[in-house]
Amino acid sequence: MKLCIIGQGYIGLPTAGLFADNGCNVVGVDINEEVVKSLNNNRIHIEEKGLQELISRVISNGKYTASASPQESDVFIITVPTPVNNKNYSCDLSYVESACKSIIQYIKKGNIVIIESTIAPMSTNKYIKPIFEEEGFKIGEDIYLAHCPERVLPGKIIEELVNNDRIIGGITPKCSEKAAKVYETFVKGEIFKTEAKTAEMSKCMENTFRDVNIALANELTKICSTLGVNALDVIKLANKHPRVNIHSPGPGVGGHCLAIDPYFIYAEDPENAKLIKRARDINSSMPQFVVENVKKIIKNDEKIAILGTSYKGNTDDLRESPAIKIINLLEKEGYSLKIHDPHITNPSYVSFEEVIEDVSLCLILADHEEFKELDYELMKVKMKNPIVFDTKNIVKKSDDIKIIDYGNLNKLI
Ligand SMILES: NC(=O)C1=CN([C@@H]2O[C@H](COP(=O)(O)OP(=O)(O)OC[C@H]3O[C@@H](n4cnc5c(N)ncnc54)[C@H](O)[C@@H]3O)[C@@H](O)[C@H]2O)C=CC1
Ligand SMILES: CC(=O)N[C@@H]1[C@@H](OP(=O)(O)OP(=O)(O)OC[C@H]2O[C@@H](n3ccc(=O)[nH]c3=O)[C@H](O)[C@@H]2O)O[C@H](C(=O)O)[C@@H](O)[C@@H]1O
Repeated sequence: MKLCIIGQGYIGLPTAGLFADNGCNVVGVDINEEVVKSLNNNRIHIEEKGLQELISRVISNGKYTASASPQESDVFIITVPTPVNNKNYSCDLSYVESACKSIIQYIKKGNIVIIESTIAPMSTNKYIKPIFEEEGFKIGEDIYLAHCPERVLPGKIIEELVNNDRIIGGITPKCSEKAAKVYETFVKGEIFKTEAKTAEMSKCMENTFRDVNIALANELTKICSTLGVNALDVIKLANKHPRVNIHSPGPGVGGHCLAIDPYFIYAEDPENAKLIKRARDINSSMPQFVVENVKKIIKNDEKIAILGTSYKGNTDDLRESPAIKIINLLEKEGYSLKIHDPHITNPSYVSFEEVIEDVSLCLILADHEEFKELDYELMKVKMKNPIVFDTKNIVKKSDDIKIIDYGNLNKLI
């Protein structure tokens, strides 16, 4: 089987790697020429466990090549971005539409086209199907079209690509059957066939479920900081109940998924999607909440060290990162900042030794592995005031360093 995978990012590249590692011939297509060049030089451009080894293997056995343009194939999989349209919260399908148009001239009878990008409910039928019909293809007879959403967790992408259950949403039952066969190449999880609109809604709802639950934890944190209750203890203890699982509060919800996908549902039915929108608002308010608490800890003539800028721990992904919003807000408040992130290459970021020098506060905004064991001895010597504000509940407790976290915010005046 030959596959063309359009978009070689966090989803497209590992997917391409796994198909190639399981005997398929794969062309990984990306409009970014730098990405194509780097991949063909055997260098991946994103951070993900096990991915460099996988891509090196499939390049050296000749099963994978990257290319700036598509080729004739048996299967086309679209894995391009789907941002939110800032004006009305709808799903911006422009990348998906242009990716579909880019493959039209290579499509032949019998081909399978799969949309993996996360899209709003009804998108496949309303907007994607007509692109192929206008070219004279009868869906379900000439070519087979399905939405097969991706549900892997960054940090565990390769493991979850293989082991997660999958939803296959075909335009017709035959489309679902054909697409399911494609994934049988390497998927060990169960494969469930359904309609495209059900697959679209299920995917958006999975991320909405998590976003709403995180909002609950963030709201609890705000309430506890007013009442003088330790929110982190409450969560630990409440979660001892066999049917309770309060999520972790944090500086906000980032990434290309949870911070976006719930809006796709909201935009389709704003009258009814009230809880979904409220949860988004609560999570989006967290960067301001962090800044309000920083203002209680130190004045704006003091220096702050920012530790971690990616949207979550152990990734180089900055999309929708709450840390970036917090940095902008703190700068507006007049604070002078130094930034350290061992996962991000940025010429203005500094080393850990440099970032702590002469600062009055270390503000932890991402739960990177490196921050679990901070060098408190060095911090005691180098920092002007040894205070850590840990918004991710990740650092170790210490007698020498004052640790402020979401459990003791009420103690700030
Ligand atoms: N990152 C994640 O954890 C997950 C992402 N998704 C969904 O998968 C989709 C892709 O997300 P990521 O892989 O994270 O995005 P990404 O930004 O890492 O990768 C997308 C790639 O597509 C390329 N591209 C854009 N338009 C193109 C075109 N017309 N032709 C060829 N290449 C094109 C870009 O240059 C980029 O390299 C999104 O819809 C996202 O919501 C779903 C589950 C997990
Ligand atoms: C339902 C679900 O678990 N969805 C996953 C999610 O991946 P993502 O990396 O965005 O999820 P995440 O680890 O929950 O992180 C999202 C954001 O939420 C924050 N976060 C997460 C969990 C928590 O208890 N508290 C919290 O504040 C993180 O710090 C981060 O800023 O979204 C992915 C996607 O759809 O792209 C999806 O494939 C993944 O399986």
